[in-house]
Amino acid sequence: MASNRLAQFREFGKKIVAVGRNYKAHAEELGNKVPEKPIIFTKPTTSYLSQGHPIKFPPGCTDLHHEVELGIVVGKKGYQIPEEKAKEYIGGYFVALDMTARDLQLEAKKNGHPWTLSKGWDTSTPAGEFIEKDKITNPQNLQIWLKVNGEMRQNGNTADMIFSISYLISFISKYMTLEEGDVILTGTPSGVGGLKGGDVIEAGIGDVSKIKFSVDSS
Ligand SMILES: O=C([O-])CC(=O)C(=O)O
Ligand SMILES: [Mg+2]
Repeated sequence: MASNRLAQFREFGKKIVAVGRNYKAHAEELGNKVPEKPIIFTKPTTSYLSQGHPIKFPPGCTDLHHEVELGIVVGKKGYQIPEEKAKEYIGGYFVALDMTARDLQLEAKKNGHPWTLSKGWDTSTPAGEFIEKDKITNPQNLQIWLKVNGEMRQNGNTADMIFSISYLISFISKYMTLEEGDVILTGTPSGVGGLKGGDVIEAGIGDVSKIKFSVDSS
């Protein structure tokens, strides 16, 4: 892909496609069944947040959770991409947070309603810088970690994804065209938890890329 900066993939990005419960330990920690096929939802691109800006609590939320995820940036347009060709469609990577208003999500789950507001308010997708595809030789063997105020809360490995990145690209594109600049959030490992105003989140993919965000204290 032509661009190598966050601002550019935001500009190109038509959509954010996210995967839920893609790590067994995370599905289980929230009392959910391990999925037999990928759970897919979308987030609006207005939810992107770049570093230097605070994460805000959405209205009505008192249980704001962190979820660190490996983000895939789609490098070229494709529809019904075969799994064995999926790697060709990866343009790069980034560290992402799929911030979740867990109380609003729980209420939606109980009522069988969509997760859109609990995952899609402004500032709910903090994102790091674009990582060139070539910088990562094996995206299925990366440490993915998150600290709150210096304390390790999430420390997983992308080897533990239930559905691989190639499988996800193939699965999602069976239904919707993926375009250059679209992103896929590949799900969070275990250790999600609550935050309060003033908390500082640091997260990363091994030592390849690191992000830092604070939670709005106003
Ligand atoms: O809210 C959830 O637990 C689903 C999700 O986004 C994830 O597993 O990354
Ligand atoms: Mg998530």
